[in-house]
Amino acid sequence: MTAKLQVRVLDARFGSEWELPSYATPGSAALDLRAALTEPLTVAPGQTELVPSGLSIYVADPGLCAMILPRSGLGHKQGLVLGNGTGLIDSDYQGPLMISVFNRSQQAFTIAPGDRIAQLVIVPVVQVELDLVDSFTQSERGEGGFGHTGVN
Ligand SMILES: O=c1ccn([C@H]2C[C@H](O)[C@@H](COP(=O)(O)OP(=O)(O)OP(=O)(O)O)O2)c(=O)[nH]1
Ligand SMILES: [Mg+2]
Repeated sequence: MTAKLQVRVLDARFGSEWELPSYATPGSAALDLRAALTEPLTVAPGQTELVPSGLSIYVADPGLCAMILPRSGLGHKQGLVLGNGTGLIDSDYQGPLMISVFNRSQQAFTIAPGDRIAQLVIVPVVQVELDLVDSFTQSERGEGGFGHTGVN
């Protein structure tokens, strides 16, 4: 499925020095986000920093949201993940898109201006109306969880 996403460029380096986010391959699920930094940023082990993406987005449709996810290579090999686990962007948010980076490794990691440090995926959302009930119709799983079904 494709849809339009309203984007405002907040950093003039997009369109000159940096390409706007795009899908790397036809089947890519996410757009890479760049670090719109003015100088390199060294993230010490265990440190969290808020990095501007240089963009703002307006999802607008309450049936969609955006999520900021770590990039696999950075997260797995360098230990650069997100300070908030996953960034959830509400459909009505119009402010600057910010990336919380967390260096979970034992080594300092330096982010250069323009580096692609995270990725943005647009996902469907269902807003629910709470239906208060006294009990649930029994399911096969019931209350079993947290390893209930075993390992093998
Ligand atoms: O990684 C992120 C996470 C959030 N946001 C922006 C968009 C989102 O819509 C807004 C609020 O995020 P969230 O609801 O997760 O945070 P909160 O702590 O509940 O803040 P609020 O009280 O503003 O909802 O902050 C970002 O720019 N980057
Ligand atoms: Mg919130």
